[in-house]
Amino acid sequence: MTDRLDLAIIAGDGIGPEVIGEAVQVLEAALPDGVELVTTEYPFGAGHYLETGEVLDDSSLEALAKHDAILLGAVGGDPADERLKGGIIERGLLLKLRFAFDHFVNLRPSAIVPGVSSPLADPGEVDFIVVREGTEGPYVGNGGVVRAGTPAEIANELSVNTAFGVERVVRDAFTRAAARPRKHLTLVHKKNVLVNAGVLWQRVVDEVATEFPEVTTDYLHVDAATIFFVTDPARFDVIVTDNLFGDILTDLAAAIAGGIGLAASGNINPTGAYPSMFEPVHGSAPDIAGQAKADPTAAVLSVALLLEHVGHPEAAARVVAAVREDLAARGTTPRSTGEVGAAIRERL
Ligand SMILES: NC(=O)c1ccc[n+]([C@@H]2O[C@H](COP(=O)([O-])OP(=O)(O)OC[C@H]3O[C@@H](n4cnc5c(N)ncnc54)[C@H](O)[C@@H]3O)[C@@H](O)[C@H]2O)c1
Ligand SMILES: CC(C)[C@H](C(=O)O)[C@@H](O)C(=O)O
Ligand SMILES: [Mg+2]
Repeated sequence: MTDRLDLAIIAGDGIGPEVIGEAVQVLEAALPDGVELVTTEYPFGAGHYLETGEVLDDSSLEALAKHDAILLGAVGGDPADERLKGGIIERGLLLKLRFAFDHFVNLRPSAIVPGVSSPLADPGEVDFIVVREGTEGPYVGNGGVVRAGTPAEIANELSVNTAFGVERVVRDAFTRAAARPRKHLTLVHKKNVLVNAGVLWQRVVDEVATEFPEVTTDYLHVDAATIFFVTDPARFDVIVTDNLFGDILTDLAAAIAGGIGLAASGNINPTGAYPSMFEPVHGSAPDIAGQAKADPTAAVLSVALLLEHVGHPEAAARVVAAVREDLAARGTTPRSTGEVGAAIRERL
């Protein structure tokens, strides 16, 4: 156990600072006695870019690399703002961090717990994790446009899948599956169409499976997986999938498990070579920003993932328990961001 947690905070844009304010207070309340929390706030985000022209330069990356972990709210501005076009913030900040710090495991758990109202009538016992590859796929920025703006325009976005990248995330997913009661892993891909990448993913799953005889496996095409997310989500235990499929599936997972305001994630570098980064799955939600309507639970549960990662599993479990108690007691009366945060802290 470290006796000091040196945390970088990027609160970001929109509801980011609102939910991070609550989450950091929960972190302070949850840390074991004797562990000192040292925080450094970084101003990055769309707002900072529009004010200063700075997105994230290499010296900032170097500074961020020195922390034990990063807690991020959400970054991104109004999608209609011309000055932010081209994914300046999404690619230049968020993905730059995930790539520079080699966050190859994008961990996104989902569970339907008492008190949560799922849009599904009879979801069964839903408790699964998506292990989304975080550094490859169509996200790498390998593409381009020819004859831009003409009727003959061609726009390419190449999906990069390396044996090295696929194997390390698949191995991580098997390790997580082996540690769970049901020990089941589902590969989600589109190997009937994306045949080159699909063959690689399936072969790697089959090979790594021989090292984990206790883990059962199956395969679903991503389109069929979306059906089962709605008709039978209880069938899933651990899902391993590529960067883009994982992005889409985890918003769907959030929707069935009580809403995007509850969905947490960790961008993890399991080697420890760089700090891992924890953030809600949701974005900056410009439609509700500044109205204290955002649910901070996803940010609070991201703090639980962070605590687990930095070696405080008991504190993490306390945060999860406090959230679950709060969810169980939640009625239908809307509460403000601050009220939810305070209620969770009271239960800690
Ligand atoms: N990790 C990130 O920083 C991240 C993730 C996703 C999107 N984004 C960016 O955020 C901006 C907005 O994206 P979007 O609208 O597609 O997705 P979004 O997740 O911000 O919002 C989608 C919907 O969910 C609601 N919502 C989101 N979080 C909520 C919360 N905590 N409580 C209650 N409701 C919540 C919003 O009000 C909105 O109706 C874009 O610039 C996008 O690129 C950033
Ligand atoms: C904002 C965007 C780059 C990001 C992603 O696609 O990974 C977001 O949607 C997420 O799920 O974290
Ligand atoms: Mg997403």
